[in-house]
Amino acid sequence: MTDTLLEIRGLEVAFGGFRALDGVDLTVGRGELRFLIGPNGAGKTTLIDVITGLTRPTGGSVRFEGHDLVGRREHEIVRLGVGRTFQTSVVFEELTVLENLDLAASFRRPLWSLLRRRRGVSEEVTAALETTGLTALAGSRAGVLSHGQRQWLEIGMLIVQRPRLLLLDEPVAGMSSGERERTGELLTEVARDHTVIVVEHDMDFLRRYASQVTVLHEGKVLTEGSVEQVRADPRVQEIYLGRAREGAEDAVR
Ligand SMILES: Nc1ncnc2c1ncn2[C@@H]1O[C@H](COP(=O)(O)OP(=O)(O)OP(=O)(O)O)[C@@H](O)[C@H]1O
Repeated sequence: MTDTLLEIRGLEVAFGGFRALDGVDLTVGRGELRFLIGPNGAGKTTLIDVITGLTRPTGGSVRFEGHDLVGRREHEIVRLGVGRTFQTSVVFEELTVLENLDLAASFRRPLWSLLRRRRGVSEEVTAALETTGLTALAGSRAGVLSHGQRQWLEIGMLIVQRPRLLLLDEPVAGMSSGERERTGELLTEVARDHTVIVVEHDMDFLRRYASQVTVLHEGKVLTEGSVEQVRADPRVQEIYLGRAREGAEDAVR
């Protein structure tokens, strides 16, 4: 790969005696839209937590644009250009869509500029409203947004912080099919000028929008490749279909 943005080697996370990550190697190139899949408990969220500084690994390295991220604090990693969404919402319900975006954008402005009264809406906030399709709702309180619109706002709140790497944890969970489609289009658009890693279970969604997929299983990378390659892998079928036989809902179909 010519331009590597994120390079993870031998990553290990132990919770007590349990290894949530057990020697993960992952390389993501600049400009990729990478999907990360795996059954419940595979270690997907733990991996994102380590990249973003929320969980400290017990071994291995995480390099982002040449910086070693292990041991850095969360806000430092944000400043280096890594943004994430959480499974739980972080929007301020009492503030408008515009105010939420403006506040998020302010995190990367120098302090003096916050003290100066600014007029109008900044270019980056206007662009984020357009990208997320929320322009018409700019003046609405975030508390009245639908589940999908709230997720798009969160993605907008990341974009205005100008990260080079975005980590999205199950962005379409709980969405209607129309909202999923809109989210797929949004991710494709965001991935034009960002590197994006998406944790996602939904196979229909993957089939439509994923190019490169990494499969995690029991804290290890099981396989990587295109959606077709990954789906055709008997080991992937076994971990999903084996679970399907036990009644899991997130099976590869
Ligand atoms: N703080 C913690 N303490 C102890 N065990 C943990 C902790 N965080 C995660 N684990 C365990 O580590 C394993 C990996 O969890 P993780 O949340 O990363 O999986 P996941 O692939 O994101 O699963 P899901 O799809 O259910 O979100 C699970 O068995 C989980 O119970």
